[in-house]
Amino acid sequence: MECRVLSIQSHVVRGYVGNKSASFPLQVLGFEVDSINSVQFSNHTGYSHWKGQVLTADELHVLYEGIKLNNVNHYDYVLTGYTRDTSFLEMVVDIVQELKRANPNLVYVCDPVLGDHGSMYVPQNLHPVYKNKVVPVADIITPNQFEAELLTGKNISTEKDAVEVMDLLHKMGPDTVVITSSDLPPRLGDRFLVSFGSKRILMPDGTRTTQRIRIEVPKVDAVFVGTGDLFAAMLLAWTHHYPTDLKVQHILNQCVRNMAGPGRRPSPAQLELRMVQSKADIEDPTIVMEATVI
Ligand SMILES: Nc1ncnc2c1ncn2[C@@H]1O[C@H](COP(=O)(O)OP(=O)(O)O)[C@@H](O)[C@H]1O
Ligand SMILES: Cc1ncc(COP(=O)(O)O)c(C=O)c1O
Repeated sequence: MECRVLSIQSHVVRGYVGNKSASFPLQVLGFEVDSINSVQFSNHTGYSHWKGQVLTADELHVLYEGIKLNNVNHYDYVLTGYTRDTSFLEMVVDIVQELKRANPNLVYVCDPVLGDHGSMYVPQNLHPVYKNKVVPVADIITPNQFEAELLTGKNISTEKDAVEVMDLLHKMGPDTVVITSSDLPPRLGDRFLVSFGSKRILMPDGTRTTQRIRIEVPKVDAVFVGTGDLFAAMLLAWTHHYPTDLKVQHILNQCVRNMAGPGRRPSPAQLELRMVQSKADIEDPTIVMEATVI
């Protein structure tokens, strides 16, 4: 059956971030993707120069009105990423709420793109909007460590802190929280990357429980931009296909591991393609990694 995603993220002419990183892998996995470009930039903002346009809230509203007038505003998922404008982000919240009223089963996957490694790469005034308006309506969120700390006001220096931060994020709204990367020391050695996942689950007897995992995966010796966008898209896809499987992060990281041979730096395009590889790759027993229930 058709599964339709409304993806509101950046577009870049050169490179793969935002919708350029998320749409094609989702399409390969069978999703219909309707994309709105929150910005259209020459390239991502990590370059020395970048130029382009930012879509305003009014322009977003016009696009959404067009979809609505044709009565094709029926979505199973909304996926959002990079935005630069507060009123635009507030309009996104209005749209999500309206779409949820039309389809109470709609799942909103939000990558709260604020920054990384201690510095913000979007305007500061987006922070309160994410915290007070966006996260409360999200079902799944995928902050990195820096974003999780900013949203909760709590630093993560230990695994216990990470669990407490994920609990605070659950209290703000989302049932699924993934801290996609952290600076915590890996148990398997410093060439690994530590991430966390937490899911609030309604048990058959009506009680609620929280499942949490810590994952350590081999780190590729390179810095990627756009992996967060790809990650959120693939989390959407794999939680859709395997709704009860918390090992989704595990699946994704194995794909990243697979595409990186010793000394080889994959291009973002290769990264996308490898991340959508199917279970054959995922189940490769030679890959060293660790997923622990915490
Ligand atoms: N250097 C890396 N080595 C291996 N996997 C990586 C690396 N960088 C990113 N990833 C993968 O991409 C995911 C998202 O990356 P992250 O840097 O946390 O996102 P963001 O861009 O939002 O900060 C990680 O969970 C991991 O699966
Ligand atoms: C235009 C644009 N989109 C998206 C991103 C987000 O990239 P990532 O997925 O690495 O968080 C960035 C980061 O610099 C960006 O400049």
